[in-house]
Amino acid sequence: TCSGDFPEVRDFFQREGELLRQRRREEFLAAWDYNTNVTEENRLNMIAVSARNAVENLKASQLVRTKKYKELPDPCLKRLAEYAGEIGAEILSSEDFNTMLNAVSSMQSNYANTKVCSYKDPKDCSLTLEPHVQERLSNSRDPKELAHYWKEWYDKAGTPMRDNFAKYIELSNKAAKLNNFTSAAEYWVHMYEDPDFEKNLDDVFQAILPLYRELHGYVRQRLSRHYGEEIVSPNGNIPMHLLGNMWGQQWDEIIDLIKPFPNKPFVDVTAEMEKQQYSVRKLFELGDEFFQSLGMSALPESFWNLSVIEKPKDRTIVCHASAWDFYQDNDVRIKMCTEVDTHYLYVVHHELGHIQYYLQYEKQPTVFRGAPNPGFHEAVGDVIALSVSSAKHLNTIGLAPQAELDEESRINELFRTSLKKIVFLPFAYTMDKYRYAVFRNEIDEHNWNCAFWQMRSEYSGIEPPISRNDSDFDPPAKYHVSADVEYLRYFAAHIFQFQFHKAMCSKAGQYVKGDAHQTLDNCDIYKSKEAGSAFSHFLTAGASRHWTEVLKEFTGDTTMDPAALLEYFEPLRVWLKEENRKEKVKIGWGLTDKVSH
Ligand SMILES: C=C(C[SeH])C(=O)N1CCC[C@H]1C(=O)O
Ligand SMILES: [Zn+2]
Repeated sequence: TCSGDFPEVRDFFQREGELLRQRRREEFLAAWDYNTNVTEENRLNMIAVSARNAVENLKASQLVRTKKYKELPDPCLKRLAEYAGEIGAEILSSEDFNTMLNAVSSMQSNYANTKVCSYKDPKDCSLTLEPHVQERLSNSRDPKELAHYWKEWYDKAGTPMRDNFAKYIELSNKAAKLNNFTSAAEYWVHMYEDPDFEKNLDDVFQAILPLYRELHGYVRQRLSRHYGEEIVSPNGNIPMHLLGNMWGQQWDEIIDLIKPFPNKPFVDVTAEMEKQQYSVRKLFELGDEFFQSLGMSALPESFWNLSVIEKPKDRTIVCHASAWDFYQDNDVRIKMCTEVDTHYLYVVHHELGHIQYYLQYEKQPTVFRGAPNPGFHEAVGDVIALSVSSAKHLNTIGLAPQAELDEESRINELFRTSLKKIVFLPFAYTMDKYRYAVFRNEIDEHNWNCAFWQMRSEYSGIEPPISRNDSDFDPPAKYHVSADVEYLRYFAAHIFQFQFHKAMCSKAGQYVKGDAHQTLDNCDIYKSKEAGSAFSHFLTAGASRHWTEVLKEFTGDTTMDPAALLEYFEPLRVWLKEENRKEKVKIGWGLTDKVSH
């Protein structure tokens, strides 16, 4: 914690921090019981614990403010006071806070419980998102089957939640205003501790848009050729049910239909894992071993005993992956419905990144046990996954035949990675641009659904398979909308992870600017103690220092800068531009007509 003068102030924060730690542990244990066994009883118990703690949390934050500790000359104590004086929705009256918790947890329960009817066997209405519907969206190449699952899911996971969503918006704004923010949008923005956050975000988006437009044009033409122009118009919005993902947020699952060099074999990591009889546990052991190879923290025994890493047969859990910090004795856990395939190999590493961050900053004061920028927490696991998914690493661990790719295979791999990392950016941007507009009352409530699809079309050039209107309500069909999880953290993470990757590849001697054999997409930081110690130093700080300070020490940058991402994909951009010119591919799209008022 802070050193230096003001011993009585440091004692105050020590005592308050310990009480806050106990309350957080209690809260997360109750939330864990609900998330790992979705029953009304557990939902109500979770709400009761959160509501009880809210009274204490509010009192503690008000005590810090009345003591005016923010005026202290000591920068560390000043930052402690700023963080300890913070409060969110807990500023609401007990009645309003209960109503808000009820609205959000009801959306979460609906999402977790939604089941859809099978396309092939309409009497079977027991299909869940994970694994059944997600598997169909990834692997079916039948537009009618895909449209069936798309409609089933949005109609059942989205529309019935409209009233809960409206209540959640109203009370989020009420809480923000009580905290002297103009709306919940400004409350979300202030978490980035950047006075120009929205401007910087727009600048980053504009910087990556040219690459996205080339990629979108290429994919649209390939899909139009495969499915025919009646299903995919060569110059309109891409029907999103054909893109391999329920929300159109990543398109890598349809790589077989669109890869640049079809005759170049792809490493089918999923098939290889099955052949080698990989267990779910093995995926976690791979990630654990990677972090240890960097000299970073190993997973504690309790992680293996208390985590829920496979979908239980006897009860409903919230399958959406999450990592949990229980604020005591390195009690950290993951809850997810893991399957043995490349998608979950990535998700496991993403979640283990959160766990690593929890372990690295656990000695910090309670209020500093977090990331100083929300994008950092979502980038930790992803940056490891960039190394793990490289041909070099997959060869090292025996999942791929060769370590170095020829030029055509390299373009294929860069293309596949761009279907995750570049495609994701306009999606993430829209998820919160939309919610900002709703919070700011810039969209009339009767237009909430059409505006959502108009923004998805404007920024991503995708559209629903069928026309949607305002008696539908689709946004809560995405987990983070139902669960009140802010989403620009993932946008920021997709930029930061390439800045982290470039810094650690340099430290690992895997990247040399200008060297064709030491490029960012062929870098694997595995076993690099230099990279690991720099990463550990960055993570150990938690939220104790401003994000630009710790970022500068780690990467030399002081901003969220897309330069490293653009350098990683530069060979692909050059190839796409030339290919689209040769094939006379139309670039760009108009507004969707799949919305009716
Ligand atoms: C894996 C998680 C849990 Se923090 C997640 O929600 N992610 C990871 C990447 C994007 C986002 C999503 O699934 O929408
Ligand atoms: Zn995450």
